[in-house]
Amino acid sequence: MISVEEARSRVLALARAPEPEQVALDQALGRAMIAPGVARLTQPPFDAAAMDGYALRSAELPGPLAVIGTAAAGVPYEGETPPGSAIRIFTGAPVPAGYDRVVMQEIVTRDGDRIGIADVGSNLNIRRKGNDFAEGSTFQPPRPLRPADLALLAAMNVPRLTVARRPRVAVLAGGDELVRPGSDPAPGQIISSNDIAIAALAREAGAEPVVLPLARDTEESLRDRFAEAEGCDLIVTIGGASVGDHDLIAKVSAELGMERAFYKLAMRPGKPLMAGRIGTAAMLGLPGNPVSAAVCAKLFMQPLIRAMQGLPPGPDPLQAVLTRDLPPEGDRQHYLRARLVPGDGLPEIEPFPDQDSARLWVLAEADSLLIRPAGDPARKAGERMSYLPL
Ligand SMILES: Nc1nc2c(c(=O)[nH]1)N[C@H]1C(S)=C(S)[C@@H](COP(=O)(O)OP(=O)(O)OC[C@H]3O[C@@H](n4cnc5c(N)ncnc54)[C@H](O)[C@@H]3O)O[C@H]1N2
Ligand code: MOO
Repeated sequence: MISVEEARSRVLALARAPEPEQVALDQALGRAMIAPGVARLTQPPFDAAAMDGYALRSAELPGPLAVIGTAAAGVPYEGETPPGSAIRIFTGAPVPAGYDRVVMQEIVTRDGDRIGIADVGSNLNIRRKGNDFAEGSTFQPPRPLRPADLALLAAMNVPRLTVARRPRVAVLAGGDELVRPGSDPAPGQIISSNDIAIAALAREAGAEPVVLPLARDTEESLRDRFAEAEGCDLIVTIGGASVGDHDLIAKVSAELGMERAFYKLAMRPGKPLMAGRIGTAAMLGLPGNPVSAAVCAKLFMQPLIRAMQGLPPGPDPLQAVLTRDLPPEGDRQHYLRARLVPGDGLPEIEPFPDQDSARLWVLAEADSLLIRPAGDPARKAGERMSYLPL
């Protein structure tokens, strides 16, 4: 069995170069920006008042000064700035060239058109032209766009962006025991939860998931579903990956010409993971146990989807302090469902006592995966460990 690291690099090698498309700013949240945003103007475009008050000359303080005009945001003062003068100014207005300071109105005494300032302080209250960014500045890709990024690009007067086309991900869950949420399960049946989780994880990573109808445990049903996945960038099957008589994914995908990158890895949960390529699509065969499927999706599917969009694949492990002793680990790299609590410096991490790979309640309560390498020796409370946030 190959290691998690080797499996990860083989999975990432399945990603093709992202396909660019143009989107308007208001459609760009969460999209992967793959070409630089170039500022089409300088910001602020002029020296701007940072306070409501009076623009004046520092050298002429404490006054008195004559108020000879007004400047507001969007309505500049166009007149002269003779010695002994000041103008009323509001936040965001251009500061006329003759003045070097804005004094906030709270500390100004005004009598008719005359003002005086007793104690001015040190702040000039002027935002200098270009102090945010200059025309031609480039906002570098690749990055998933956050609200603050969109605000910056808007201010740069970049109305459309080049982003990666969202990968289309077919989610194929199968098993004779499965019915949809909201149905009445017959004896022996359970609700299909994996496809909901995997589609959500795909969407979270930037993909456009397509959940296919549930497959039955027959080769014919699986072949039908694979045909429906035609045109997708990634096919993610769930279940049927193991060695049982009804575990048909390996057989059917092989018959459909899958070039296998690997099948099985030294990981817990998730040993029977499969990866490869069918035609132009990448394929991941996730194990059916719900926690195994979700952990494999976090570790392999999401990084692959991000790589398909030209983004850094992540996730990168962080450090936390163990809260209790752990026995020696087996021969597979173990991802334990755990909970973080704020610590003194690093957070503390508390693995759940029951790590059954079918317990969704534990997964829902977990906010992290504690990582234990294959063959990890016994650990003591207080030791530093790696984890992945969930
Ligand atoms: N003899 C062996 N048996 C098993 C092995 C093994 O090495 N030898 N590996 C075990 C491991 S590890 C895992 S993980 C599971 C993976 O099995 P499959 O990928 O074949 O998954 P299924 O058998 O189809 O299902 C397992 C389990 O998960 C439930 N399931 C499946 N799909 C869904 C879904 N969409 N929503 C909710 N639950 C689902 C299914 O009902 C089963 O209970 O194999 C072990 N066995
Ligand atoms: O992947 Mo399985 O869940 O290791 O038990």
